Amino acid sequence: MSSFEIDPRLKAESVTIRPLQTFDKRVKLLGSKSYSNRYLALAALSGEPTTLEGALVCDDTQYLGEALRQFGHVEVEIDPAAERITVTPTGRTMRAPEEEVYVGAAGTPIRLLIAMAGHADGTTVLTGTKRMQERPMGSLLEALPALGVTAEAVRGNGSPPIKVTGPSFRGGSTRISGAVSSQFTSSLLINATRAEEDTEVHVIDDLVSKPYVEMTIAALAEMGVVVEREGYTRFTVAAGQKLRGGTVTVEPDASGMSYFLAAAAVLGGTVTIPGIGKGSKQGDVGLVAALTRMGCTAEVGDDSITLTGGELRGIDIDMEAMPDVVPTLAVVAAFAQGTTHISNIASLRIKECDRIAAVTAELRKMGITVEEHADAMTITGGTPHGAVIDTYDDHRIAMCFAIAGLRTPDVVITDPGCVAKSFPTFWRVLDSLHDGTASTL
Ligand SMILES: O=C(O)C1=C[C@@H](OP(=O)(O)O)[C@@H](O)[C@H](O)C1
Ligand SMILES: C=C(OP(=O)(O)O)C(=O)O
Repeated sequence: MSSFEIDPRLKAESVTIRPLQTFDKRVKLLGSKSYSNRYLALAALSGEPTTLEGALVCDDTQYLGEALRQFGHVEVEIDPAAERITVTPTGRTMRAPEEEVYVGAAGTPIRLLIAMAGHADGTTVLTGTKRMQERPMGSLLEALPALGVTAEAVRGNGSPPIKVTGPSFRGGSTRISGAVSSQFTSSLLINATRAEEDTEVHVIDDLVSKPYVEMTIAALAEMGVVVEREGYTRFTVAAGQKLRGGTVTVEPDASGMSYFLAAAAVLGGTVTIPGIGKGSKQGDVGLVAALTRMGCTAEVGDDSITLTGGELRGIDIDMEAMPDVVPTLAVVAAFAQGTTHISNIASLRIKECDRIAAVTAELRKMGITVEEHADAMTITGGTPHGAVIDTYDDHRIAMCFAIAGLRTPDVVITDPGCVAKSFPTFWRVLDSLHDGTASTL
């Protein structure tokens, strides 16, 4: 069966994870979600035919592709089996879709699209799931008017639905808060490529999730646009730079990689991930160093990462730069000797779910002591026992607790289909650790 035939577990109510003694495997991952989103948006802004090779085809990138099509100026073809997405200009102008643009739970896409709708003719309304209608967009809405764009929250609460009227994104100088999400800054920089004037973005406070802005700058450079900057306080995109299309190759997803690093860590196994290495700008690669501090050994090569589990011990770690792998590290910490303190993670409360609350509640169900703080978590390692894990419609909660189930019997993951947001083949890749035999449904 090809890995892209629908996995029945994506529709199941729950899956019971089958424990594994240990493993030594090479695991090939799908492409980076963050790069796939960026290249898709840049391709649509470029006016040039563009092909993404090694692209991640998942719920989020499919919602973004569908939204781009709705503007009428590009055709987007998605070939999941070939891991290829092609974006082709239609020759029509970019027009606000008549129907609402619905992006599901895709946070990065909606933030990229809000500023992008400032390039479309007419009024665009963007919305998503119930949780998406709670996620904050206020800093972006406050920064857009100085660049010419009128954008507002329909309910006046800073969250979707968001109404944007264009064409209005002319460029200029604006100030933005980076304290809530880096995606706002990324959105302005990406969409500045189509502005008539230079765009200067002043970040007025400390920017969270900085590596994601580095990825944005790298993606822009890959497509021919240079961002001039002063650290993380000012970024300038000079007008008149032309985005080139052509073929871009997406490296494997470092957040997805985290689950297999964690599997090696908790089982004392070895995993090798090809296609990603030293040069990667994905901040989540930082998990390798964190797991090394916890007692694992790692080799980070030019084009592969190998990690072997060891005697695990707790650490103190600031994870502001790698929020998406906090749940993964928290699960590893549950199996470590001593206490792990994870700090500077307030942004976890405004992701697909409140991830500090969710990880705390689910680890406690497994008998682990967790102290929950406003922007931190303290986990005392022990011997977790099986539990039925609620996943809060959050792919990362499902995937990290599945890893706990490789070591602890009777871990049941509810709503396993939620992994499709970023990793639709997750359950099959997990199976492959068991020598290719299927895990129980
Ligand atoms: O720009 C991106 O691709 C992302 C930025 C991060 O969000 P924040 O900047 O909101 O922390 C991260 O959590 C998200 O999964 C992807
Ligand atoms: C937070 C995430 O995504 P987004 O903000 O793009 O919805 C994630 O994938 O963990």
